[in-house]
Amino acid sequence: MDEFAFIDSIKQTKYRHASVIKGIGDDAAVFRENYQDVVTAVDTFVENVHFSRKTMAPFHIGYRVLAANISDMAAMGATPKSYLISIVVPKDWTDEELQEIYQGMNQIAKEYRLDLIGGDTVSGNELVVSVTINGAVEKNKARYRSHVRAGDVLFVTGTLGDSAAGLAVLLREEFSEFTNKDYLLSRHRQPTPRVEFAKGLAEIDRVALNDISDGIASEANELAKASNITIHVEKDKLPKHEALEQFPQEDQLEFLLNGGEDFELVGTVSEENWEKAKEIAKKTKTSITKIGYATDVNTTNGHVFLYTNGEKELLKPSGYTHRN
Ligand SMILES: Nc1ncnc2c1ncn2[C@@H]1O[C@H](COP(=O)(O)OP(=O)(O)O)[C@@H](O)[C@H]1O
Ligand SMILES: Cc1ncc(C[n+]2csc(CCOP(=O)(O)OP(=O)(O)O)c2C)c(N)n1
Ligand SMILES: [Mg+2]
Ligand SMILES: [Mg+2]
Ligand SMILES: [Mg+2]
Repeated sequence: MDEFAFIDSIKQTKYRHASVIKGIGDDAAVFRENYQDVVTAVDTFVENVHFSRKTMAPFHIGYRVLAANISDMAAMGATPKSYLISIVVPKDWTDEELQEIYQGMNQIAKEYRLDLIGGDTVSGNELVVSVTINGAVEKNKARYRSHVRAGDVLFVTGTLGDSAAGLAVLLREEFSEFTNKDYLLSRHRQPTPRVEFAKGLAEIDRVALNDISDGIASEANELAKASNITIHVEKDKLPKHEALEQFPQEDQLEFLLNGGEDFELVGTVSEENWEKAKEIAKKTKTSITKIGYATDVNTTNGHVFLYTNGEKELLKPSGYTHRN
């Protein structure tokens, strides 16, 4: 299939949002948001960095890359609305495989009501999929990493480390026959961005949010740094799925703290609003767990501490990094 036939084949016939004025088919897309703040992000997914032929089928590649971008919208408290795809395709990828990537994206786009409004197709040596996502949030209501205040409750949605455990099952021979394999693989390949929960928090005045792509250790440090505050995390409170129990202790801890790619949300609300946050979680069928708190201790601000049976240690941002 040539480039133009391919673009025709992935083009939506109808857009879900009236705000899309011009989608695929011109030099650029046009959309209009009335009285809301536009929220935009880009995340790139690269063969042999974020996935390999071994870890993901083409469908999963499409699903997972869009999930990561939707999660960034959730982390801002925004409603995701439209996205653009820039794709670099090696010559040995077939038309069918390319279509399957788009089927994966379509699937999650349908679940979260997103429109594909544009993109770019280029040939190259490795598969790279880059997604630009656009969303909207009520004026001045975006949820920043810098919004943590002393006395806040630190919470996290879902369970931690499942995606990393799924990846370990795929890549490490010694774990390949572990039970609950389907669950762990699906958390790695098809994570659940917490959009409804994040939007539900709108009734709370001040919320700090960050999504977990690089591990709770990294993301909690980002909150502490952006807010210039001290964050305290209790290790025993980190929510852990029972499927993790079968891994060696050392791996479990690594998955929980630094695993990343769970696309859960970590955030804070004031002590007074914690009950409300729990209600919103219940209403949106999202599990949340209090895992710590924030304080203002000038000498340690910007840092995170981890507590294990009363022992305190500095929790460094040692999750995944692309450059050292
Ligand atoms: N190459 C880049 N050029 C410009 N801005 C960047 C680049 N890489 C990251 N950023 C910006 O740095 C911030 C943090 O990015 P990142 O750590 O990738 O966030 P996330 O983990 O949510 O994807 C964001 O504001 C992002 O837009
Ligand atoms: C084959 C393979 N090897 C390693 C990983 C692990 N991994 C790759 S990128 C990454 C971190 C998240 O990606 P990043 O691009 O940093 O996302 P962002 O923080 O920008 O949202 C992790 C844990 C993987 N998913 N697949
Ligand atoms: Mg990023
Ligand atoms: Mg993010
Ligand atoms: Mg990262």
